[in-house]
Formats: sequence, C-alpha cells, structure tokens
Amino acid sequence: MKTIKIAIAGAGNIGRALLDAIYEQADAFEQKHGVRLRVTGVCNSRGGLLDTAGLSPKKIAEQSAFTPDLAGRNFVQQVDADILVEAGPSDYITGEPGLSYADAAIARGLHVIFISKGAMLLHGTQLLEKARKQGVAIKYRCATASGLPAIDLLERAFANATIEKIEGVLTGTTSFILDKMQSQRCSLTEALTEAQALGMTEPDPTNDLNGKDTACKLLIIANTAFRTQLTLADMSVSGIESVSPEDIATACAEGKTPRLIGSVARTTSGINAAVQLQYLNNTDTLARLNARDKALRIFTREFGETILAGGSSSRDATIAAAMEDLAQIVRL
Ligand SMILES: NC(=O)c1ccc[n+]([C@@H]2O[C@H](COP(=O)([O-])OP(=O)(O)OC[C@H]3O[C@@H](n4cnc5c(N)ncnc54)[C@H](O)[C@@H]3O)[C@@H](O)[C@H]2O)c1
Ligand SMILES: N[C@@H](CCO)C(=O)O
Repeated sequence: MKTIKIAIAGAGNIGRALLDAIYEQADAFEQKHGVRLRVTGVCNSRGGLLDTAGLSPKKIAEQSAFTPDLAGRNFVQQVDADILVEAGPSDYITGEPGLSYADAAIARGLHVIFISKGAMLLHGTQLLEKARKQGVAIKYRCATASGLPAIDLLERAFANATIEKIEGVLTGTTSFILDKMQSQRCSLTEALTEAQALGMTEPDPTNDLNGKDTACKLLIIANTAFRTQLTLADMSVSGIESVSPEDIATACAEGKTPRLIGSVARTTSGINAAVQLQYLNNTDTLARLNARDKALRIFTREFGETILAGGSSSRDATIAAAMEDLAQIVRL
C-alpha cells in the first residue's frame, strides 16, 4: 500500500483539526483512494515535531515534545514528506510565513496545500510557475472560500471559457452579522460576538468587517480566472463597520437585503474590482443565502451566468476542503 506523507506548518485551530481528520479518516481514505495518509511532521512558529512512523493528535497535544527552532525552512528541510500543508496566519502585506514555507517546499519537490491566504494573494503567479517547473501541484481552495469549489470550476470546467465578471458573497461572517441585525434588531457588536463564538470569524475579525477577507478571497479567485496578479491596491474596498440597525430596518421595509458583495469585471479599459455593501432585492440568489453560506456568480461569454452557492464558513468545511485537496493530489 502506497503511503503519502504530510507535513503541517501551523499547528493552530485548523492545523490541529486537519491532523485529527487525517488520523480519523485514514482508513476510509485508503478504501476510497488506495493510499494511506500519514502526518510525519508538524510545526508552529517556535518549534516542531517529526516522526516518519506517523504523528497522532495525542502526540501533538504534548507541546513539550516539540523540538525548539524546528520551524520555517529548518522544518521543511528536515521533514520526510510528499505534501506540505501551510496553515499559518494570513498576512496580506508580506504573504509570510506561507511564502517561505511554499518556496522551500516547492524547491524540495513537495506539493503544497495552502490554508492561509497571504502567499497566494501576493505571489500566486510566481508560486504556480515555480511549482510547474518543479512538477509539483499547489492547491489553494482553502485560501479562498474553502467550501465553494471555485478554483476547481475555473481551472477545469471553465478552463477555456472567457470570464467576463465574477461577483459574490465570500465572507460568511458579514452575512451572519447583517442577518442577525435584521432579524434580532441587535447591534453589530452583539452580532459579531455571536459570530466569534461560532468560530467563523478570522483570528482578527477586523478583516471580516472591513471587507479585506472578501477582497483577498475574490482577488485569489480573480487572479485564477483572469490570469492576472491583482492586489488589494487594485481594488476599492469598504466594509460593513458603519452600518446601523436603522439602515437595515429601512432596507428591510423596502424589500431589500444587505450583503457585502465583491466583484471583479473585465472591461474595455482594464479590470474593475470592488468590495462594498449593497442592498439587494430579496429575490436575488445572493440575498437568499443561508447566513453562513457563500456564493459566486460567474459570467462567461460562452455559458452566461453560473451560480455556485453553499459552502458554509466553518472550520469543518475548511477541513473537508483540505481533504479534497489531498485526494486530488494523490490522484495526480
Ligand atoms: N478558521 C477558518 O475557518 C479558516 C478558513 C479558511 C482559512 N483559514 C486560514 O487558516 C489559517 C489558520 O487559521 P487558524 O484559525 O488555525 O489560526 P490559529 O491562529 O489558530 O493558528 C495559526 C498557527 O500558525 C502558527 N504559526 C504562526 N507563525 C508560524 C510560523 N512562522 N511557522 C509555523 N507556524 C506558525 C501559530 O503558532 C498557530 O499555531 C489562517 O491563515 C486563516 O486565515 C481559516
Ligand atoms: N472569516 C471567514 C472564514 C472563512 O475564510 C468567513 O467569515 O467567511
């Protein structure tokens, strides 16, 4: 039986949950794909743990077992692995630490699965080119609305299509907050506290509220669709911080639903990209989403309008998406 060895960089909420899922689903995965998954290394910012025989969640829980400084390039160079999963923080200014992990992993011939967003946002084109030259894959659906198979759709089903516009709801937290403010007449702060308790917000929820989470996800999708390297500087971004219960009540009375919408369109003068609060007709698919769900509306010259909706913002959806990435890599 073939074994695929996995290294996880970033042993936080998602990194640990992925280790649990790989451990618990190893038998079922082997039955489906004929390959045994084994986690052979895990690290956080301060140190790491290696074991070619396989690491269990119990071993990882013992932080004292971590070797100091076995992190970063040191970790990538020493771990015996076929795939590196990068689950560190999302830094939209430097792309680190994801960029350095991916660079080192690709240079060593490892496939890469990104959970964090920064590296693909800022250096996606360059990383994909490096990976192509090395004959390895980069999977990054978890870096952009994990639950929606947007990257797969664009890279496969629409590989030859002419994409004209992509718009959507990409931050479950903002719809959740806006819906709560509408249905319970509560303040934004109260609704945010509830979203945080449900674990759907970013580690720093400011990035959900100010539109940056939506912007970064959409830019990663748009860069795949339009084969560009747009950054936050190319987009006008505003969020929901200043919306009041009164604004929402007025919209509600007019048969409208507030949603934070991101859109990127190809125009004759270039690409127009924006994130802003919009008041949609209640009948609009993007208005009718379940609160934590996301949706993308993709307009192509050949197929018209295609809608992808669902993929609730949650840790479980992200882990399930990472398992899909693992399955796709073992099938290469
Ligand atoms: N929570 C979600 O539902 C979700 C969904 C999709 C993507 N993400 C992304 O997943 C990533 C992780 O989220 P989380 O909730 O697990 O955050 P977290 O803060 O719980 O975990 C991050 C981990 O990364 C580690 N880390 C920091 N710097 C590091 C370095 N240089 N090398 C190795 N490890 C380092 C930290 O020690 C920590 O263990 C974030 O980038 C987030 O944007 C989260
Ligand atoms: N904060 C994000 C989590 C998933 O990236 C959201 O609300 O959709």
